[in-house]
Amino acid sequence: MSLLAASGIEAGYGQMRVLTDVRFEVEEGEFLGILGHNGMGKSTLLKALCGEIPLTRGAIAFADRDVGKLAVHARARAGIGYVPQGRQIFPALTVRENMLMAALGSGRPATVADRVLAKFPRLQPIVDRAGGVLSGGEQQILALARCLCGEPKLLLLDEPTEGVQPSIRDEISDTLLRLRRDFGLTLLLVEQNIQFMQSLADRVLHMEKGRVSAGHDEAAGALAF
Ligand SMILES: Nc1ncnc2c1ncn2[C@@H]1O[C@H](COP(=O)(O)OP(=O)(O)OP(=O)(O)O)[C@@H](O)[C@H]1O
Repeated sequence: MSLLAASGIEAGYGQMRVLTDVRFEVEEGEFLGILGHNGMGKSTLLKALCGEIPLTRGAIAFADRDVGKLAVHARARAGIGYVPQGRQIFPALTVRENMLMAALGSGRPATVADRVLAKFPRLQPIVDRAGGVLSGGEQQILALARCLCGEPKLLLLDEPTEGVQPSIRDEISDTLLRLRRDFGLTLLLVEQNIQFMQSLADRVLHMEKGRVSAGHDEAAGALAF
């Protein structure tokens, strides 16, 4: 059964259209990857799905509900979790406070933050450290943990490996697989890193110039670095 269905969506910034007639579905429990070079519209797609930017055409169905016109917080409450590129954690708040804010801000009890923290051994020794002093990899892991405090059904992930060293990349990949298993999550990952994508995704689509299509191996190979 499909959890998310994008039907002919268009979105952009002001007069500039970035997404054109984007159509795809994500099955419940699936790990879907979308590969694309810089500037092809991957981040814009995730922003349109989570409600950060409005649709100018098309529809988004999530769990059999039309969510395409709902505001960001309403989509989050419906179960769409978004981990943006650049992470956007609160630098002055501690790891614990970042997680508590996310739980309470999405109407969940504080105990959810403790339950999520129990799944992140790397964060446990640094719960009282300010978000702003964490390494890039630790911030990425905190961003993930923070998003889970909203108890999403679907996780939208924007290039979680960007700017992190290979050992952390492996840790993020293990963490995603574990979270998928433990929380029964459905995942949609956009990436340029084909190796990372291949180690995780059940199915990979391609994004080129604001359009999404089924992937081709040759084209995917050209994206590897
Ligand atoms: N806030 C914005 N205002 C105006 N144009 C934007 C904005 N954000 C992105 N764009 C433009 O939209 C297009 C798609 O950008 P987007 O960030 O979605 O690409 P991307 O595939 O995620 O690239 P990257 O891998 O570099 O993050 C680009 O031409 C970009 O310059």
